[in-house]
Amino acid sequence: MSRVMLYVVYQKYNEAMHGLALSIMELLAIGLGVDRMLYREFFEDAVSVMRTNLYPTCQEPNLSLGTGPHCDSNALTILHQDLVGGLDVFVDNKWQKVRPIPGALVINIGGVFAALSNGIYRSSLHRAVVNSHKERRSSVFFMCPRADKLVKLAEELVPTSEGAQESFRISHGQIYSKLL
Ligand SMILES: O=C(O)CCC(=O)C(=O)O
Ligand SMILES: [Fe+2]
Repeated sequence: MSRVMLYVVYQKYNEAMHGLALSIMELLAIGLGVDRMLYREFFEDAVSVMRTNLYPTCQEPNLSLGTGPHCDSNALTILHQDLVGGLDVFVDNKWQKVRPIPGALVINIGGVFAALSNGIYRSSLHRAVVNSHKERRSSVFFMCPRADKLVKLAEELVPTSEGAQESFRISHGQIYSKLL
């Protein structure tokens, strides 16, 4: 595939994922009981990042990791994995496999949305492991608010104690600088 073709495919995939992420934002808003359009509008101008991961086979998979344990720090992640398997999520105090399902996408809440929802939604701990017989690929779309956006709780989610609202006002850039 030529570079131009690759770029067009990338752009189209990115646009489709952006649209899907905005629809998921509406569902999350409904779940939280806030204005349905709140997060869709907040993330309309999101600066998203896409990454493709390639995990080669490994002779000693037990001694190695593809992607180490982490919680995504962006707002929402949409992951497509091939059918090899290797994504694990930490639930009930143990690592559990996220079994690949043909045509299915994995949606992960990131740290920014966990903050926006006042911790009602959590960013899950996950990792990717390797194996000795088949290489694996995944492509990941990370939705992030623009770095200068103020990450602020919806009025309905603000704790009522005095001064609490101010303490929740933080820009996405500040969140990143705290994480780095
Ligand atoms: O490749 C995977 O299944 C996981 C990748 C991942 O968690 C990430 O890129 O943040
Ligand atoms: Fe991740």
